[in-house]
Amino acid sequence: MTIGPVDGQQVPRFAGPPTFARLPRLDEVSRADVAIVGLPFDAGVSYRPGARFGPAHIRQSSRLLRPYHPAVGVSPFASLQVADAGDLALNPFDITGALDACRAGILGLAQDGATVVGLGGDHTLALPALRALHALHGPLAVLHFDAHLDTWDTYFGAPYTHGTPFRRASEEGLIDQERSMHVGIRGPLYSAADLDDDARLGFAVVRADDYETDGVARTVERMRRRLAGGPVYLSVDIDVLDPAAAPGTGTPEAGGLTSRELLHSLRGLGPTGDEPGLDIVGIDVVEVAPAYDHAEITGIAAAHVIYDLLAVLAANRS
Ligand SMILES: N=C(N)NCCCC(=O)O
Ligand SMILES: [Zn+2]
Ligand SMILES: [Zn+2]
Repeated sequence: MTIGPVDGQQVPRFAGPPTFARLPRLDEVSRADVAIVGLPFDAGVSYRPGARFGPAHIRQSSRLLRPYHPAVGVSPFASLQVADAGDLALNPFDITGALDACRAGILGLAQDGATVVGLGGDHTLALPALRALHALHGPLAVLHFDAHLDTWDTYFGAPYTHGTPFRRASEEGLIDQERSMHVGIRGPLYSAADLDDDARLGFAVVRADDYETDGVARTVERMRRRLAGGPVYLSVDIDVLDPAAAPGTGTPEAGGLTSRELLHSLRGLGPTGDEPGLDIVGIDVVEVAPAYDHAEITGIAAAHVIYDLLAVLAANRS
């Protein structure tokens, strides 16, 4: 028996605890299959700040989620014990210190047996998450949904920023260079060499435009073919969505995915009649910056991304 969300027939969904989906806190359960942890940190951003307030906003925007996922046919909170682990305390004045605290916090939760879902926070945090999970699993395939490559080298000479986590991760040997992929890439680069560097660092690319030409089903097939066969880290930068579907973010780019395309893609990573789902061992959803959001559009998108991924984890389990 799991402890699920507060019952929406007993306590109105605008009331009750401020945890993700009104789930129990981690200290209220004996063990968790999935730990949702806030990573309120945005000292790595290159443009609009504010993702430090992302975790609280995603939680607030998750109150309306219901227990049963009809498209996947699972009740994620009944199949899995999901709990909210609160926020890590990440020093806003010490980037390397914050990254190490993030690594240690995620490692502790994962060592206790939980699949960790990090609520960002800016994208710098994917690096310490990969450091933590590499310690447990070895090199990870990275499936990275983003408008941006995030394999740039430095900004103003700084190596740890939200535009550089996957270059650092590749240099540190944390990723499987044969099985990693960006999805949703679009918009201006600094130069054509950015793409050459990116390929050398081990990433294949699905462009946002590929959704238009190939459709979701074929695009998902490309992901499954590249990512199958070992542990997968899934990183979702909410700016993979079009600014119409995610205005509340720091570096928006026109021409992005619809929320339907993103959610459909994520559900496509689960088990099919013939194949097991991808072996997802860690997740982040980053770059939600509520100051630029309207009517919780971005927060709701992020909450649904997490809900659909929980459904995939539940389907993998059963
Ligand atoms: N990871 C995100 N969201 N953005 C990276 C953009 C880096 C730049 O300003 O070039
Ligand atoms: Zn991005
Ligand atoms: Zn990013």
